[in-house]
Amino acid sequence: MTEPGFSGRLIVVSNRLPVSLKKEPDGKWTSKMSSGGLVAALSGLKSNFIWVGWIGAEIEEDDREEVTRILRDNHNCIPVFLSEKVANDHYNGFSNGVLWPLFHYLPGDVDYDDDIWNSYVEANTIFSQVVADILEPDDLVWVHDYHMMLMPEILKQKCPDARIGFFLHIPFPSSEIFRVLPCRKEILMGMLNCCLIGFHTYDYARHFLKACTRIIGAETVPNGVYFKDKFVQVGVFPVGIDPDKFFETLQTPKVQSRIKELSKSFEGMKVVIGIDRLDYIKGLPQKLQAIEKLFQNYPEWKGKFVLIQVAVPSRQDVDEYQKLKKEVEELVGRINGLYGSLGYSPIHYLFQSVDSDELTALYNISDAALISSIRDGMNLVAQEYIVSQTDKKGVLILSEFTGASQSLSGAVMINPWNTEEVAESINTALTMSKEEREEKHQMLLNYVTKHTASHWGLGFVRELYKASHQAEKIFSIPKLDIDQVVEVYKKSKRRLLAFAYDGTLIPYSNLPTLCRPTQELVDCFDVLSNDPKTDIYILSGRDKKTLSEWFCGLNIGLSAEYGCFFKEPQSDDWEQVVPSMDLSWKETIRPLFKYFTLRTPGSFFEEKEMLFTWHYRNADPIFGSIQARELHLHLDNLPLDVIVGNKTLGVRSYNINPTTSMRRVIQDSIPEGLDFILLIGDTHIHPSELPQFEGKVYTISVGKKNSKDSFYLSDPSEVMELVTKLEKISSEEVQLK
Ligand SMILES: O=P(O)(O)OC[C@H]1O[C@H](O[C@H]2O[C@H](CO)[C@@H](O)[C@H](O)[C@H]2O)[C@H](O)[C@@H](O)[C@@H]1O
Ligand SMILES: O=c1ccn([C@@H]2O[C@H](COP(=O)(O)OP(=O)(O)O)[C@@H](O)[C@H]2O)c(=O)[nH]1
Repeated sequence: MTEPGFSGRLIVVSNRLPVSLKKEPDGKWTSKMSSGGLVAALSGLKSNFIWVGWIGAEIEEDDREEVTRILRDNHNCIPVFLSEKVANDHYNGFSNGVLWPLFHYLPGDVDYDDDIWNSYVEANTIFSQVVADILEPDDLVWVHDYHMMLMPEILKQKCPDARIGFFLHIPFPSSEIFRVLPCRKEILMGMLNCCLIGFHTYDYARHFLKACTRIIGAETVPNGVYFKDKFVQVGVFPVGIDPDKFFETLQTPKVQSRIKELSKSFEGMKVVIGIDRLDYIKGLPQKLQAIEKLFQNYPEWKGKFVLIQVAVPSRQDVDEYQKLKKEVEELVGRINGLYGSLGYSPIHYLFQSVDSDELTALYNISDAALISSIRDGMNLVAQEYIVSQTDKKGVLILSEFTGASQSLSGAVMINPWNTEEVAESINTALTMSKEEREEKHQMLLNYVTKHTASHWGLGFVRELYKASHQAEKIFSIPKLDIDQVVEVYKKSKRRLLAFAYDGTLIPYSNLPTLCRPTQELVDCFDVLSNDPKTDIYILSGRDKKTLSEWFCGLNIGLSAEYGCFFKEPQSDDWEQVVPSMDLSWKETIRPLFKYFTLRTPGSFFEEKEMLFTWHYRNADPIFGSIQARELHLHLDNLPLDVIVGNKTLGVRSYNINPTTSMRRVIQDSIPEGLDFILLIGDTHIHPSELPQFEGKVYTISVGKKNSKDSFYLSDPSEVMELVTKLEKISSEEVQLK
């Protein structure tokens, strides 16, 4: 394999298996491996790989065993069997009727309903089960494309240790388009259960990261997403082709003779080639309109120019594709009628697929290739055209809306919507000097022969292997074993429990006033605080009034405004921790906070006695973060403490910090007999700061993050699980007395 240490198998999952399968009249099955881009990409991997996918048709129950055997023994493939309804709704319905148009920026063509969504979920679940059944501990799973976006999450639920990578072959649209999707959260969460997510271009990766921030509020960095307890790496891997295949095909006598034949037929003409699936993303109407414009603007091309347009039949059972076929045929007929003559047709239109020999010969004899996609994940035709050029050094005219345009800078770039410009570019390409053509071609050839399909496949798997290890290392603190803590609690003689509040005992909310403690929490704390062996503290940034109101009557210690005020468990009186405090900064800083609040829609400013907090949870997540960074810069050089919270930025008098109160309790004088300390949340003391403490200390962060804590719990619901179990012990102890 590609990385030392990787001894497992690579399980590749794609909607379609790269095998065509046929039942012969004598009842025997025949099968043939196809030579698509993915097959070429994976052939470079030395690892042992298995391919999981759908065979493209419903297979009768009685034939399934035999089909499975043939695919496994002859092709290393494992079939996924889907009923006709699920397959149709999954592939034609949701994948090609919803995701395909939306991801190619055509939201008007989306045809969503719950039924097809359910089939999409079902198909992804069936695929996941097939993988789960064969998965072994050292395996890597590589999931491909928009048909399978939920699979990583479903597979992870079945096999929590699975190491999964995902690659999207089509564009990931701007979050403004993506958010139209009713199931947008499910799709993002589905993908985020991976170690590595790959896209063809930086733009697609950037759009994905933005969607994660805006739609699920995830924290992102340019190379990944922090999601739940993990870091999901996001990378750019532009796919390539297998140039050797084209070089070899070009040398065959059959292709050489076809090249001669075609060159003779089009002698004296300039030939432009178009090879596209008949798909609305390929911009065929735009291409034909530009040809018409070419004849209008440059009538001298009449009789000397042909476009050979191969339109490969595709998805003919989807309405939009049938409409497109009609539109394209009408345009071809009109242009040939207007600019052709007896014996001359400017457009040679073939609604059929062509084999690789014919394709290579067509590429070779053409003076230019015209690719006018209005959106296209990559577009491999562009690369295939380049490697099939020999003497002509034909020019590549390439839409700037293809992924390929980001790496093929030697092409003549076009905006397919600008008909005049495209016509102009065709003329430029066909009249370009030999030197310029050679220079551009060499530049393109250098790129395509270096960034091949196998380079892509190897690069992704290598990165996936690394990412699967880094994901584990990044957060190295272990999860708290709640039951083990409960056992230690049970045996301890005197305990101290201290909790942060927001994000620890209660989840963060859009409105801080809504984060009242639940009755369950108050009841648990009531029992715990009446256990003479247990002392409880809450350390919060909240003000005195709010905390007193929420926890009135409970025998617990409270610290307000991040340590500025303190109330002992048995007392009702608040004490100012640092008695004489200069608060003159408030007058200077208040206008700054007001300024940022006014200029950041959705944010608000909270003024407490000793503390200012600016909340931007409800602001646009990206703008909010930019504004927070800006505000932080303004506060940086002042003799004040800046508190960076979860979607909040606070400032308070220097010299006070959240642990000030706790230090009084456990650092200055450890209460006598204390043998159990549990500190949960962000605002506590590190164990190394405790003076000679013999007992057991647990410092716990909520949410897995890089911290000095000894353990973590995932969220407030897990904190509550722990609190409830401790309450049960205390309750039993108090009753026994
Ligand atoms: O066969 P379909 O289900 O109709 O799928 C359409 C094509 O999907 C794939 O194309 C996409 O991936 C290419 C390689 O990454 C990329 O160049 C292109 O822009 C994408 O649309 C697949 O590679 C094709 O074979 C399918 O025909
Ligand atoms: O009759 C044909 C003509 C072309 N192709 C191949 O189809 C692929 C098209 O890939 P591209 O990325 O350009 O667009 P897609 O069809 O995947 O959207 C290329 O490898 C072509 O060689 C094909 O299979 N049959």
